[in-house]
Parts: sequence; C-alpha cells; structure tokens
Amino acid sequence: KKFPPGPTSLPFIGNIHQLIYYCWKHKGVVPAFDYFRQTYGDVFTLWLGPIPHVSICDYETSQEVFVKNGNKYKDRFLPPIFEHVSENLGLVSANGESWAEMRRFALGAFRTMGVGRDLMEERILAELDARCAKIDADAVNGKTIVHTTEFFDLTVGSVINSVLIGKRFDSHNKDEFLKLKGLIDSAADLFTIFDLTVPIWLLKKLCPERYAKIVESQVEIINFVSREANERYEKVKSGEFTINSEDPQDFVEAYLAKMEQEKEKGTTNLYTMECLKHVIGDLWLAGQDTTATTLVSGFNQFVNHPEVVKKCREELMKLTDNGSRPLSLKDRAESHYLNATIAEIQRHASILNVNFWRYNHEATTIKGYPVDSGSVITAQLGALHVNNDIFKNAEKFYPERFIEDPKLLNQVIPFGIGKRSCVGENIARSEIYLMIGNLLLRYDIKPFGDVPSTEDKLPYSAGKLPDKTVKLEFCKL
Ligand code: HEM
Repeated sequence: KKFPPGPTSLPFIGNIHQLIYYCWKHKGVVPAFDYFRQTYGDVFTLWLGPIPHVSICDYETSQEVFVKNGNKYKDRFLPPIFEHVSENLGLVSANGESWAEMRRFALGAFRTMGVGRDLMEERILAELDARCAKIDADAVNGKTIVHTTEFFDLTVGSVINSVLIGKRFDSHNKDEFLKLKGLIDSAADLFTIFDLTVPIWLLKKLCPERYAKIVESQVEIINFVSREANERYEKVKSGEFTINSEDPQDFVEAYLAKMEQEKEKGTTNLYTMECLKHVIGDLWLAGQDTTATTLVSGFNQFVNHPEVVKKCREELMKLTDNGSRPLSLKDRAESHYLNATIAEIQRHASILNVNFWRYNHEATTIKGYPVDSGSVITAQLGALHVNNDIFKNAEKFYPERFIEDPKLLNQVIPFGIGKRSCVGENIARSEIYLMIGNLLLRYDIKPFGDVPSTEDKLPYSAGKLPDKTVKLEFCKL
C-alpha cells in the first residue's frame, strides 16, 4: 500500500518471475512494461528482489516528478560494478557534489564552444563534407554502397573526438577509432545481468577472474580515451602548450583552464586529471553509440518509408533554394516536416529499453499514489514512447502525428528528463538534424538488397539495437 499498483510480489524475488514471463509472452522488455502500464496505469511498481522499482510512463507525471521536484531525484541508482569503476568520478556513474560540479562545468564548456550555434554547426558540416567526399569518390555511376553503421559510427565518433580533444578521425588515424570501438564493443559483450546486479565483494569472491577482466576492460577504455588529455597536460606543464581560457578550442582545453583557475582560487579541489579521465570517458561512451544508433535507425526507417523521404526532401529543397546551400540549424524553425520526422525517428529508436533509475530518498505522492522512501524511480522512456494513449497507433512510423498535433513533440523525450537528463542533448540534436537533413539533400537513399527490418534486435536487453548489418545505396542527386 506504500507504492503505486503493480503485480503481486513474492518474498525474496518480488516480481522478477512475472517480469521474465511477460517479457517472454510479449517478446521484449518494452512490450512487457507496456503491458504493466495498460494493466496498472501510467505509474506502476515492480519489486525486483527487495527493491521497489517505480516506472512512470507518461510525460505529464514525468515532468511533475523530475522537473518540478527535480532536486529530490538527482541521485542515480547504479549497478555496483559501475560505481566501483568510476569511484564516484565523472558524469554518468557519479552522484553528489562532484557530479553536480562536473555537469555544470560540462554544460558551460559546451556553451562556450558554441554548441547549438554556428561553431558546432561548422564542426559537424566539415565532418559531413569530408565523409561525403569519400562516398562520392567511391561512387560507381553515381551510386555508392554505404554500410550505414560504419559510416555513422565514424562520423559521429569524429565529431565527439573533435569536440573533446580537438582531433577528428580520418584515413590516417582511423585505426585509433577502430581500436577504441573494438574495446567498447568487447567490454559491452562482457557484461551480463549477473555482473550488473551482484555486489562487488560477491563478484570478487565467486568469479575473481571475471571481476578482474571487467575492471581491466573499463580502465583500458578510459585510459585510451583520455591519453591525449594527459599528453596535453604534460605539454602545459612543460610550457609547450599555452591554454587559451577565453576561447578554448576543445573540452580538454576548457577543463585544464578551469583546473588552473581553481588551483589559484582554491575554492574546490574537484578538478583533477583523474576526474577529467572519467568525464571524457563518459562523454565519449554516452555520446558516440547513442547518436550513431539513432541515425542508423533513422535510415532503416527511411528505406521503409520512401514517401517520408520525399516529403522531407521537398521541404528541404524549398528551404535551401533547391539545395544551393547546406541546411543550417537556423532552418529548424521552418523545417516542420523534418522536425516531425526526426521526432518520430527518435520515438521509435528510443535508445534505452530500461532507463537509469534514481533514488527516492523520502516518502512522497506521485499521481495520487504514495511512494515510500527506499524505492527507485524513473521515467520509463521506452514504454512512454509506445504509450498508445498519447501516441495513437504507436507502432506505426507516422511523422504526420506531430504535424496534426504539434504539442506531441514535447512528449518525445529520448534524452530523458530532469536533473540527470542527457548532457549531450544539444550536440546530439545538432548532429541528427544536420546529418539527416544534409544527407537527404545530397543523396537519394535506396535499399541495397532486401529492405531492412526496423525491429529491435535485442528486445530483451536494457538498450535497443537496430539492424546494424544494413547496407544502403546512396545515389547522388
Ligand atoms: C541521440 C543521442 C543520445 C541519446 C538518445 C541520449 C540519451 C540519454 C539518456 C536517456 C540519458 C539518461 C537520462 C536519465 O538518466 O534519465 C543520457 C545521459 C547522458 N548522456 Fe546522453 N544521449 C545521447 C547523446 C549524448 C551525447 C552526444 C553525449 C555527449 C556528448 C551524451 C552524454 C550523456 C551524459 C554524460 C549523460 C549522463 C548525464 C548525467 O548523469 O548527469 N549523450 N543520455
């Protein structure tokens, strides 16, 4: 009675058996959550072992809880192994003062570096130009076969790397990118639900080799991503590199400037090289795959819905005077159909099948239900985006829903909501808009072979995976 409704739970295991059963019955985590939503309402409780997990599946309640009362829900409930590796440093797997300071700093640094404005646009368009030059050079009779995952992985990876450490990936250093991607993919393959839930002492005791392997793989990624930051730091110390604190060229420069400032002022000792390693690691890991996966999903949708591509292109041609200039972020206010299409892509791509949980430290009331302390809570983005009461015929890819009812646009929240929402939202939105818009202006996109499926390839896992084997034909317009 101290929680919103949900299925009857058993001692020790809570609702785990029902969760497994409904995932199996409805063929995935999101359909299972959707079943619980339809049965118990937009706010429901599942006991996973001894901890009550409260899911919110509508925008209005999410807004009320995570924005209006956002200060209460700042602490992320983390798998023990994440907490252990991060040592409470960085952005994704940290809580408290250090997280708050780093988040404030990261958002400020992105603003200074022109995120959401011209400077970021220039970086993205320069990257896209370089990639398109390669597509054009490989063309036979105006057509190039593009493996979209490779294309977007590298393009997005290059943009992030250039924002963070001022270096893009090209043919000379592509191997560095592939090495990093390989490390990340094999680290992700290592994790099972067991590793994510057991306490560290138990993991160390039961499987010491597995524990060592997981920690090593995480440390290797963080060290790899941050090695150039360390090199820069050494150069600053030796006088080989002078920091420009007024106009930092990348995130590392902005951080080193702040570190120097804080050393002089002595107000906080949170800015350390160890912390920078984790912050960069988090921005890289959270920013690369999410954005590339969204773009891959989008292009899989495009070849399934040529009528949508046609409408987007008509709008884009009008806006850019028949493609005589690239699409710019300034066009966003006028590109209603493209905006609607991107919202529909993100609603379907909705990267997280299970969103991160936050601690609920004090007893409260949500949508009229009591919610006791000691529980964890989240806006369940995957289920929220297939909520049929909000998005009619939610399974359908139908951008027109946002033209018919523009208020629906606010209800698509793939970047989460509240104090722990995505730090890279503006970067990702700029990348998605400019890459989709400008690629549609330059190329006609056709399936190469069979039309790809738009189904989630990993419906039982915490994250979504589109078909990443897809190759498409890019035909120059
Ligand atoms: C389409 C692309 C992206 C999607 C869909 C996405 C989605 C998300 C979501 C759902 C969260 C968690 C929200 C929550 O806990 O409620 C998150 C957090 C985060 N994202 Fe993103 N993200 C994207 C791109 C990026 C980019 C480009 C960056 C960095 C440049 C980034 C950095 C982060 C960080 C650091 C966090 C943790 C924030 C915190 O805990 O304070 N993300 N993202």
